[in-house]
Amino acid sequence: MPTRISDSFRPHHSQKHFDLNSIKELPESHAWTSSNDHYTQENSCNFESIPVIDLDNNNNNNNNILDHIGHACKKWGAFQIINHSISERLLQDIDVAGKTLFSLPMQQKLKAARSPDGVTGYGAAQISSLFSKLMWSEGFTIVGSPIEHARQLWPKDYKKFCEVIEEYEKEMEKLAGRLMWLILGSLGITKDEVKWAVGPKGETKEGCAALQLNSYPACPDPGRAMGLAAHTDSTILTILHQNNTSGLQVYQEGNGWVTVPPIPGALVVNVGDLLHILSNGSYPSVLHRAVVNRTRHRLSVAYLYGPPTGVRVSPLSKLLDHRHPPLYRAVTWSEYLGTKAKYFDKALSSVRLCVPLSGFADAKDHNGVQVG
Ligand SMILES: C=C1C[C@]23C[C@H]1CC[C@H]2[C@@]12CCC[C@@](C)(C(=O)O1)[C@H]2[C@@H]3C(=O)O
Ligand SMILES: O=C(O)CCC(=O)C(=O)O
Ligand SMILES: [Fe+2]
Repeated sequence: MPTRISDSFRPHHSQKHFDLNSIKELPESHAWTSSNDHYTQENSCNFESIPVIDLDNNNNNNNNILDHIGHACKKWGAFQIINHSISERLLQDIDVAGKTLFSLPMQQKLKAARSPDGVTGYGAAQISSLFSKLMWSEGFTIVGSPIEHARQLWPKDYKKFCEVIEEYEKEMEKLAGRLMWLILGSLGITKDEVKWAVGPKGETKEGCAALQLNSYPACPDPGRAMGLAAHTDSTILTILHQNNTSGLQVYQEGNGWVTVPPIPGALVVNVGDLLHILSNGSYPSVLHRAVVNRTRHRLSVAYLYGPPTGVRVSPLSKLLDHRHPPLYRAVTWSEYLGTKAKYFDKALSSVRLCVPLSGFADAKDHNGVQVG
C-alpha cells in the first residue's frame, strides 16, 4: 500500500515523447475517436456555465457566499472565484514560469523527466498510461520544493522559477484551506467537527498538495485531438488557473460538456473525489477535460489539494443518521491515489460501501467493498 502521494501512480508503459510544437499533421497515435473516450466530443449548446462567486465579504456577506458555494457544488461540482486574494502579478509570474519551462528544447525538459515510478517532474499526465491514444499536452508535476528538477532544467539559473513556484504554493495553500472551510460551512460543518484539519492552536493544518502545470500547444486537428481526457480529480478540491485561452469543459448530467470561459484573474474550483466522500455524496466530484484549439497555445496550473498524510477521510459524522448511512469507507489520500491508478473512473465506486436498504444500523458493521 503506498504511504505517500509520491508513491501512488505507476505508469503501465513508458511513453515516447513527442515534440507537439513541431508536428504539422495529427499523428494516428493522437487521433481520438468516440470509442477512446467514454463521452462524446459534442459540446452542449447551453449558454449557462458554472457560477462565478465573489469571495469579498464587502460585496457579498458570508451567508450569501455559503449559499452560492453550496448551490454550485451540488449543481455543478465547480465554480469560478473572483476577489480571492491571489494577485494578478503572481498569476502572471506563474504563467511566465510555465511558458519558460515548456518552451525549453525537448532534450532539456527530459532531464527533469518524471521517473517511471515517480510522481514529480516533466511528462504526460499520469492518467495517460490508462488510454490507448496519447493526449495533446505535456505536464510538469511538483510536490513541495521544485529545486531538484529546476536545477536539472537550469543548472545556473533555477532560483527565479523556484521562488515563483514556492510563493504560488504558499498562497494556494491558504486559499485552499479557506475554500475547504467555506465548502464544509455550506454543509453546516464547523471546525470542531473536522479534527484532522485543525492544529493545536485552532489553525487549519497544512494539507498535502501537488502543483500540476499543463501545456496544450496549438493543434493542427483539434476536433480529433484530446488535451486532457475526462477525469475527476482525486483531491478534496482543486484550484485551477487557466491563461486567457478556453479549453476547460465540465460535464453536467443532462447537459453534456459545458465550456468554462476564462475570466481574467478568476480561478476555477473543482470538487474532487475526497470531498465527494467527505460530503457522503452530496457534493459529487466534477468530471472535466481539456480540449485544444488550432491557433493558441494554452497553459493551465492546477493546485491539487488533499488531506495531511496518513489522515483517513470518511463521510463526516454530522451528515449521517438512520436515513443517511455512510456511503464510502475511510481512505487516506495516498491509498485513494493508488485506487485511482488502478480503477480510474471506477475508483469512487470501488470504495463505496454496500448499504443494505434497512439502513445505518446494519451498514455500520458492514465493510464490504463493491467494485465496478
Ligand atoms: C496528487 C495527484 C493527483 C493527480 C495524481 C497526483 C499528481 C498529479 C495529479 C494529476 C494532474 C492532472 C490530472 C490527473 C488526473 C493526473 O493524471 O495527474 C491528476 C491526478 C488525480 O487527481 O488523480
Ligand atoms: O487544463 C485544464 O483546464 C484542466 C487541467 C486539469 O484538469 C488538471 O490538471 O487536473
Ligand atoms: Fe483535473
